[in-house]
Amino acid sequence: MQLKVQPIDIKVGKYKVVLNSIDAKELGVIEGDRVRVRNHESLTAIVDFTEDMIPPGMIGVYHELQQKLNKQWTETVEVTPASRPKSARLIRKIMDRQILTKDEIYEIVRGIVDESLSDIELSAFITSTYINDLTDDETEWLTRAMIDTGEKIEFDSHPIMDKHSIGGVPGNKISLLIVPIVAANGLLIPKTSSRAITGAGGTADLMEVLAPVDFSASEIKEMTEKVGGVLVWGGGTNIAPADDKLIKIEYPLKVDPHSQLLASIMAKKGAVGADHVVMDIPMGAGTKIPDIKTGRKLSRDLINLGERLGMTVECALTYGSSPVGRTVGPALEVREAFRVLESMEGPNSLIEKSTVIAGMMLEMGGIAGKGNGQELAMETLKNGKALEKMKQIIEVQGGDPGVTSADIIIGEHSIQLFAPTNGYILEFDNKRIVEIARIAGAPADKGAGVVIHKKRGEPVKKNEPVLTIYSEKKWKLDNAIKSAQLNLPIVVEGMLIERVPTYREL
Ligand SMILES: O=P(O)(O)OC[C@H]1O[C@H](OP(=O)(O)O)[C@H](O)[C@@H]1O
Ligand SMILES: Nc1ccnc(=O)[nH]1
Repeated sequence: MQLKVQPIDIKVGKYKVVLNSIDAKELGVIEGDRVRVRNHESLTAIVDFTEDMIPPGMIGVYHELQQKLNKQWTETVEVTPASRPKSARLIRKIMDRQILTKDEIYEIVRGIVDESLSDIELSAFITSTYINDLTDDETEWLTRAMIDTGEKIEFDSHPIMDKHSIGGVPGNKISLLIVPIVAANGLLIPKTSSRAITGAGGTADLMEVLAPVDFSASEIKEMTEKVGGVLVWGGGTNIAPADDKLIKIEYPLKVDPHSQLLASIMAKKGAVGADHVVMDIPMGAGTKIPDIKTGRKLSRDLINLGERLGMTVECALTYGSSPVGRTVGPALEVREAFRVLESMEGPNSLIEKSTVIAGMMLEMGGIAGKGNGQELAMETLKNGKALEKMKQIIEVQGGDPGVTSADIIIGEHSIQLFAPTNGYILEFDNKRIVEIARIAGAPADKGAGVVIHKKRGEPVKKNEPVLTIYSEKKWKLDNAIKSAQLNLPIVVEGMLIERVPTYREL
């Protein structure tokens, strides 16, 4: 069928077209099916439907496909039904618990990278791997396919250090301290991070408060060689490009399936040529890892996958039942981390966790002797070398190196929540804290988030503030308050939890 092209200047992240339902019926396609769109070249696009936006005889072409067709633009295109790509059919095999071959896994990853899989198919891929875990071989191929479908960095000098957290604990801003500590000690650390997956601010969201985070692989190499380290967004590079496309699906589903998590992290490490990696595995209620047994199993899986890919991996099982530090949300977290860099002023949980992990890296990189890494990391914070390095990193990425914690802008609207009674913080719900920060606007609104005045186990007096919610927009703050009041993330109780009388009145 010949259809007249109607450009639609909206980016949808996929090759997509809109057909009038009359033409779609004629072609025998329904929403989510594919059509071949042919002018001088032939491309497959996913079909959307409309009753009125596009009249019969025309085809709406979204931005990405327009860009492709633009090379040899024509007024009309030939449109024919196309079959689903092989990668879409392979996802069904995972649902049926069949083991995929290396080629099949590569086919799926190519389908993700070249945008030929729809969001529905991608979410089926995520969901099926959540239900049916991939085997060790499949996970290795998934990781390798993610590395091979993107750019790689080869450094001339080694070792290359790297660090990654599996996420899942709110307020985990430690990379902002670890990267400068490690780089200040002469090691190279080209740190790529994802944006928030299950949280309210990933390291990429945080660093973006201070400097741009979108760079090509060659820029990352150059910047790392210049100042020793970077803090960039994995999705802004062409490094493991499938990763961010999968994370975009995981984010609304709030899931991070085991094998996806392994591949997502290790592909980014493999692509930058990391030699030594420390993994932070937060554990406890409300995290991705409920208990130490599961934490040890994940550690073994990460270590084994690292071995298969030629990296030495050490894992740190860390306390995750409470947030790290006292802030959740990009700008608030950056300000808290910056205060530690500036003056060592800050929560012990943040300083201790950051220096323990940085210390492990200094030992793995041969800069500190066994058992002395944390002391050196602490020293690097105290003597201001980490702050100096952080400023160099900010500058090389195009931010303002003169920035101080006082310059960081927090959302102008805020409200405090108060303790209803004297007592102790008996329960503290990490997931609810994240939810409230997200409703307040985090991570997209950098100034949104939550400050935690009282953590689990701490004593509190009636009417003392327990949380402050910040937002850039009044209406988002109102929604966040409503959500917090409906289901409080914190339970305050006196030492007496409940008095059970001898006889209960029925
Ligand atoms: O949103 P959730 O799932 O909590 O965690 C995701 C965060 O965890 C990792 O942190 P890092 O890059 O090692 O600092 C990721 O890169 C991302 O920033
Ligand atoms: N799945 C992931 C968890 C944490 N970090 C990542 O980059 N990816």
